[in-house]
Amino acid sequence: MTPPALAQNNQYKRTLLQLRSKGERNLEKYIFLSSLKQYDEDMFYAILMANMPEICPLIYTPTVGEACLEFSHIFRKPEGLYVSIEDKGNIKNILKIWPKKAETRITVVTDGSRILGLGDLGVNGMPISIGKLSLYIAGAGFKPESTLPICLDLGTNNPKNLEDPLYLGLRQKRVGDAEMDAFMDEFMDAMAEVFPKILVQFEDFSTEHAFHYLDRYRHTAKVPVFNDDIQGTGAVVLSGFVNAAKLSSDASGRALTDHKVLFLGAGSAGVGVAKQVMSFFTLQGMSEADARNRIYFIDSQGLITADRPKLQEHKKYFARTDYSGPPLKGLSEIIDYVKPTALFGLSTMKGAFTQEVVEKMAVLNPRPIIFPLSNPVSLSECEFKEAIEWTDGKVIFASGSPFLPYTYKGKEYYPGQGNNMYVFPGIGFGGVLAKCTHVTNSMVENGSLALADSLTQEERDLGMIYPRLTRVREVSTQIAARVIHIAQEEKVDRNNVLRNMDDHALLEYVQKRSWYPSVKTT
Ligand SMILES: NC(=O)C1=CN([C@@H]2O[C@H](COP(=O)(O)OP(=O)(O)OC[C@H]3O[C@@H](n4cnc5c(N)ncnc54)[C@H](OP(=O)(O)O)[C@@H]3O)[C@@H](O)[C@H]2O)C=CC1
Ligand SMILES: CC(=O)C(=O)O
Ligand SMILES: [Mg+2]
Repeated sequence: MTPPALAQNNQYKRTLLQLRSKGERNLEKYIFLSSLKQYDEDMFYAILMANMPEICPLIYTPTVGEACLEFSHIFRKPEGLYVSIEDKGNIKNILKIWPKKAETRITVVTDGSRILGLGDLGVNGMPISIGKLSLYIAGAGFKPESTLPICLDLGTNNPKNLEDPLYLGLRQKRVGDAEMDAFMDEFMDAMAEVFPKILVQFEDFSTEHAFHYLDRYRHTAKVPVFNDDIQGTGAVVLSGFVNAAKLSSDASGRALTDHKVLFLGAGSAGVGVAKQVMSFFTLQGMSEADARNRIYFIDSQGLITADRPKLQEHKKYFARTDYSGPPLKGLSEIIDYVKPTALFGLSTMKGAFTQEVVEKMAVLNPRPIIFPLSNPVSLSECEFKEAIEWTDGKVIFASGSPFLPYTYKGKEYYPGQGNNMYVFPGIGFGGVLAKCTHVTNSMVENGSLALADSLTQEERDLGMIYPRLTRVREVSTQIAARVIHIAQEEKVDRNNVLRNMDDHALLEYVQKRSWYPSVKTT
């Protein structure tokens, strides 16, 4: 008989105590949790799932950013696959090394070139793939053995990496675009051959490459593909905006079609979000042109206008054609010109939403929508506490990385977390269960709307725009079921077993297929 002191729930409590004994040393906690995952996977997931708000920030943003910066120094044991440019011509054989080929269903692939807002970290970006897949498991119910973290090593332009004798990757500059295209084509073909049932999530590629490889493979690859930074972020922010816009309109009396969104940051995340937010307006009956007209962008040079020379391709669609004065540069003067109802930050510019900016938003709107979405938290455009104080509690807020609730004038306020982790697990799980051939725009959009609909009355009464993180498994189930339904409508599903199921039966099916750790936590 197991001695009572070794009973599973005691071991759970003991492990949690060991973790918490590290106090504020979050990187130490990250290392502890990584080791725990390697020697007792069930315990790792039990702890994660039972303590999502506490553990998520340790295995994901913000601590994962620190782990990436230090990865070549804290590295213990490989947890995923590294595929390097030196493997060109032999990629299939490298992929075949992975031991659990038959079970593999989902991969997160990064080339480490834009890790969170931290820039080019090369193969030190691997913790991003690992962390996202832990969330696929805990958040949606993928079996651990069905997940495959991949980091592509195409060199790095980060001088710190190149000079670090412990750097784990190739000590060379990044290869050029033509060489990268040839590598990626071979990689994607090899993936489909070795893992025919896999769904590929591209993560944290630099902006031009993020758009380029999504376009190149989403309709042509033999396995389904989506880009989390463009589509996942778009979906999660659309969802938060749907709920926020209603709250804001209730306070102002403005029609939903009167909202105007100003973006600070026009990279893969900003433009991805704007394309998705457009569907908020088209769902209200607006034309595409009118919907686009509600959106304004600022990049490092100011308001993006169509007359700007050498405008990058991904910025052209949203470039304003209706402004012809001298270039508008500062955020504050652009707010005066645009008069936005919502301000979204995807700029990596810490503190860009200054007191002046936030107060201006509060003068323009009884309930301004302010989403500083850059990660990790050290790059957030403003803090929750600041947004609450500078708007006297009126702000509708969501950030990319988590902030704690804040008590102001005796009332407790809850920040939203507008992070793609709320949607990619459910979209991926739905896609895999449907055995989809492609991830369509409508699957992503409906995943987003399912998230928006998932708020409970209690959450709505508290003014929340995203569900509590503790409910992420339940919410992912709803998203996955909706995604399967849409995959069927769009005829990109291949799972005949699910074809005649109604929505209730689909939900039950998703629930039954969700994996849970066996460790008892109570
Ligand atoms: N919350 C979430 O779920 C997610 C958050 N993100 C976060 O979004 C951020 C941006 O990611 P991504 O789009 O890929 O990154 P990019 O580097 O591609 O984009 C950054 C954008 O910010 C602009 N910018 C930089 N400095 C300034 C400035 N001083 N004033 C105005 N604009 C500026 C850049 O301008 P220019 O084009 O002129 O260089 C660029 O358009 C990251 O921090 C990332 O972590 C990303 C995905 C998901
Ligand atoms: C959350 C995320 O995907 C990012 O910051 O890149
Ligand atoms: Mg990302």
